[in-house]
Amino acid sequence: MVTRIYENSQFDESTNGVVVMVEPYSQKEQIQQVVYRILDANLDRAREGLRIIEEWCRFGLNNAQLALECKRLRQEVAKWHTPELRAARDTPGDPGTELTHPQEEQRASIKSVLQANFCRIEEALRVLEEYSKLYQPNMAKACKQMRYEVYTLESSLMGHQRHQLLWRSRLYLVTSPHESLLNNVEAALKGGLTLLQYRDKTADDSLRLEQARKLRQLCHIYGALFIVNDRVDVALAVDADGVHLGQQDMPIAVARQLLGSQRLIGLSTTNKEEMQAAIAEGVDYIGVGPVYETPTKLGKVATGLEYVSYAAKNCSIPWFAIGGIDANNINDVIDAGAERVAVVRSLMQAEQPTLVTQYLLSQLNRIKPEL
Ligand SMILES: Cc1ncc(COP(=O)(O)OP(=O)(O)O)c(N)n1
Ligand SMILES: Cc1nc(C(=O)O)sc1CCOP(=O)(O)O
Ligand SMILES: [Mg+2]
Repeated sequence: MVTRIYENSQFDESTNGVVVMVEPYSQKEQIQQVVYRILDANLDRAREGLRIIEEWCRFGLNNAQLALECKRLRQEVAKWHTPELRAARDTPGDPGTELTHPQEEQRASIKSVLQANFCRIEEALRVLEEYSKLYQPNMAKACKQMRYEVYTLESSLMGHQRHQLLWRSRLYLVTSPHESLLNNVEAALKGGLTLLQYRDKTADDSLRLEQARKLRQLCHIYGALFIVNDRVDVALAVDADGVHLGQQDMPIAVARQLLGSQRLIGLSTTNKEEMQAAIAEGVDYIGVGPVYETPTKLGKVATGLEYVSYAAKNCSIPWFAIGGIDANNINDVIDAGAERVAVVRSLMQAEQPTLVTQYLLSQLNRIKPEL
């Protein structure tokens, strides 16, 4: 027998303070207590995590449907939290209450808070599923089902977040190879950039993956969206927010199948037929250009401001004017109807990318600050 026996000692008033030993736990009972404690702790963990997500859906997104789904899951978890399991709680005797990780003490963005808490809920449900097999197999089945429902909730919520941020983004930086790629991008993020595309037409795949991973991490820290140009496989490998495709790249339907409904797909368009086809194919945004001829995309004929005006009147999804846009001509593009622009050289070759980002954003925000 182990020390647990003595922890079961009780003070008995009827024997004038003589300590009475109660029956020691058998080994089987001790294990049962441990299982109960694990179930109790993880039921709490799952509910707390769901509550944190729910608060964001309710107050941050004003999304009643997502908030309701969190609440339903919370109540489903609560159903399994019986008095028998609660009675096993021994917080003072739990060495885990002291354990924290530095990453838990600080979060870079709402996205990090949400991701950390989805992880927490999913882990808790997995623990519940395994240990409740020793308790009630029905509970194990229910926890497995709930875990899948949480995965679905996570993908809807993250997809929703992505779309919201896309709609709010007015400036899109498309990168070009640069010796200080990360510093340059970070400077733009500091200036308020919320949408980045990694574009490198010549790098080999190992460098491409390494850079994409680092850029995604950077965007994650600044709460910006991260898109990969051309390569669906790289986008998936680094868990990017989406991919940008051209008319000659992978068909949209195939990319959608690979990326799922929650990641973003952008498509370049140069005329109204391509624009209408892109919308019909269900892309999330389009590029509109090249507005001006540009050395970044040599040989592509400029569409001029006419196509920008057409997009302003006819495009129902977010669109970004692109091609030769800089601080000198951005107001002409805005006057033609653009609310969003994408640039390469203006920021990649800027001496002070933070300032240029701020300037471009200030011009774009001038028209309709409420986007
Ligand atoms: C925002 C945005 N618009 C257009 C493009 C060009 O895409 P594509 O035509 O596929 O050409 P490449 O960029 O792959 O050379 C883009 N990348 N981003
Ligand atoms: C990558 C790209 N796509 C374009 C299109 O019209 O599809 S124009 C373009 C390059 C834009 O670079 P800059 O801002 O340096 O002119
Ligand atoms: Mg392409």
